[in-house]
Amino acid sequence: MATAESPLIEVEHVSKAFCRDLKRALWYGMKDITGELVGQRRDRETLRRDEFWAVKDVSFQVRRGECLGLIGRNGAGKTSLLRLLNGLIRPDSGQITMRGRIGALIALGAGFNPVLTGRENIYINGSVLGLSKREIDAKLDEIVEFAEVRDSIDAPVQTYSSGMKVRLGFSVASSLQPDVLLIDEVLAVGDQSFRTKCYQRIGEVVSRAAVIIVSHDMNAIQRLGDRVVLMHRGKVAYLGEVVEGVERYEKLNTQEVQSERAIHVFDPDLTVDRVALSRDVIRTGEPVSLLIDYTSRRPIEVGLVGSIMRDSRENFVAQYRSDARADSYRIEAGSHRMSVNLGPIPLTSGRYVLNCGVYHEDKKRLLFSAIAPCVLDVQSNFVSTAIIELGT
Ligand SMILES: Nc1ncnc2c1ncn2[C@@H]1O[C@H](COP(=O)(O)OP(=O)(O)OP(=O)(O)O)[C@@H](O)[C@H]1O
Repeated sequence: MATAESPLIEVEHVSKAFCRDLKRALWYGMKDITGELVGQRRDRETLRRDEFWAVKDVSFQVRRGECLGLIGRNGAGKTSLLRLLNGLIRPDSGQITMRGRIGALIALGAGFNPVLTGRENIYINGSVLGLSKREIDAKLDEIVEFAEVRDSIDAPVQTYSSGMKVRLGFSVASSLQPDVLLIDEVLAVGDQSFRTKCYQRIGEVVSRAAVIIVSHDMNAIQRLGDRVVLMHRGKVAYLGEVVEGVERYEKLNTQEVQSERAIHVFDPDLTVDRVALSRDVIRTGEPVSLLIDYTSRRPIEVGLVGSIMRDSRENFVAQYRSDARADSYRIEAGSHRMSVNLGPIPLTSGRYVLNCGVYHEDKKRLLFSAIAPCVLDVQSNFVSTAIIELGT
């Protein structure tokens, strides 16, 4: 029996399989419904043809006053898990217990009837959550004000921009006194000032609710989350401390990015044997060169050498263009090394992945590109959330 101390969200060994083939998925769906009608058990551990586990054996609990950050790379299963929690889809095995009123912002515009006005949708959402008309009346102004949609509140939701839908969706979900609040990455659609407002609101809601927030924004997760669940290919890869979870997520990112490592050469006379850095580990402000070992059957004029660096959160943080510095390069016939001086690297401590592209004279056609050929570890004496160290 639920007690005052019971977690508001309890997830026990939950799994959900999806089918990659739509026709087959419809067929499985029909079979499952028929099976349930004749009382067959739904619980299953095995996959059928073309199926995969979008969520596999996931367990955790969230209590009132707690905010759980749900993180993981694209396709890790985060949205599927939220949809399971919100009852939009049913698990194939395991048990989900949700206690109290659930406010959720999952798919963009979900929960809204597009032909009804914003105002009508607020009333429908509120009554679905069990609020009386008087309770919704009392909240209406606050919802409209927060969503900044006063001028359009009597227009059909289908005329709203994506940002407006998200603003209204978040405002409704967070204003109607939820016990559980589920927020998906859709918040990213809103502009920066609205997002900041949302994060403040989540901070307020969490004092009286259990909150799960999905985000690729690790700063937001670090600010709001009390714990994190890191999902990887449907499974829980880590459950615990935010700092540790974010670190593991970033490590996973660099590993996966490096596994995408590839060199593509577009000129039949050219082969590229290796792209590397002059040093793999530097201190902030030290110089680095990109070393390209190639073999060419003829000399080729190079119009542009470009390189771009991503941090472990996949943000593009720095770029090099040879034309910006009036550096010029040429591919000679035979086997040679091209050394591209990227200059001093002012990045703060962290791990950075480089991509590079070398173009023909016209600067449009690629001679070759190297995706994630090398990783640069930058060390510094300071721990910082900033990216660039000025004055280095
Ligand atoms: N209805 C569905 N039918 C089949 N496959 C699906 C369905 N919904 C999701 N998937 C697949 O399940 C996997 C998990 O998707 P999900 O949207 O949960 O990932 P995610 O972690 O939220 O990713 P992202 O960060 O990109 O939003 C993906 O491979 C996705 O393509």
